Amino acid sequence: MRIVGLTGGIASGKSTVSNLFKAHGVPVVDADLVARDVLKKGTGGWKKVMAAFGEDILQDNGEVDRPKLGHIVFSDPDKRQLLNRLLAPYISSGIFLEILKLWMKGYKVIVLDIPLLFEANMDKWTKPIIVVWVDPETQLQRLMARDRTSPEEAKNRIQAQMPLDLKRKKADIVIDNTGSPEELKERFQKVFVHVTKPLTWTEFALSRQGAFVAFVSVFVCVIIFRKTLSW
Ligand SMILES: CC(C)(COP(=O)(O)OP(=O)(O)OC[C@H]1O[C@@H](n2cnc3c(N)ncnc32)[C@H](O)[C@@H]1O)[C@@H](O)C(=O)NCCC(=O)NCCS
Ligand SMILES: Nc1ncnc2c1ncn2[C@@H]1O[C@H](COP(=O)(O)OP(=O)(O)OP(=O)(O)O)[C@@H](O)[C@H]1O
Repeated sequence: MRIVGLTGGIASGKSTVSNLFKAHGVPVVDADLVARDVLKKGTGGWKKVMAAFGEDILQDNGEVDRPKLGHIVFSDPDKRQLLNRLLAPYISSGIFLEILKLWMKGYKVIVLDIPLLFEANMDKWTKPIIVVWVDPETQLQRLMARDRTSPEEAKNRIQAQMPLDLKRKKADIVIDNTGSPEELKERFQKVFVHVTKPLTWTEFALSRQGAFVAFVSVFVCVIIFRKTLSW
């Protein structure tokens, strides 16, 4: 199985690229969605976060007030680290479960869309790594337009992540998304061909089909061995 890492900065265009992968039949595990699930009312993550941040961060219906918690953690690095520490085990096991489900369905190539791939040291599990890059001004403008936030709030969120230029240096493939959506689609096509090329032997061995072949081979070897011994 090939697990393609898709990362970048906030609002650099990861979800837009994810949607292109999905439209081409490649399944995507979205770490932001997993992170939402582990913070739903009554879950282990919700209990930990409520105990650490207090009931003030809850809405009347008991769900976490995400904009409120976001405001707290994106303006205080210590609180952000605390939140990351509390949720990390739940997020990583949630991601593992989603990947396992796709493995069981027999998918050979999947995409893991995860903003904090490098920050959370999960880059060692994915190959190749795609970084969706934009220039800083475009990133700021797109973030403010999408989330309707002030420049200060948007800058806080951008600064909460590893600099996008550093992520770019760690990438196997860089998609420059500074241009129009049409330009992005053209760039995506080339990346798609590269990412969906035939699996290496190691990737095949890690796929469900590879595990099946290994199982059958061992089974056949055992039968031949037993027959040889009984002669
Ligand atoms: C603080 C929270 C409640 C704010 O929720 P909100 O709905 O406003 O934002 P959302 O979850 O949609 O995230 C938007 C973007 O913010 C960035 N971001 C989210 N969490 C973090 C973080 N801890 N550090 C840096 N950037 C982050 C990502 O680029 C993400 O795509 C939420 O982001 C959260 O629970 N974060 C901690 C979990 C986490 O690390 N998520 C990232 C997925 S690995
Ligand atoms: N090439 C483009 N031209 C114009 N707007 C774009 C382009 N690519 C993405 N956008 C817009 O920029 C915003 C951010 O894109 P997107 O949501 O895909 O980023 P993201 O990296 O997934 O963000 P996050 O880290 O918050 O999940 C969205 O409003 C999207 O529609």
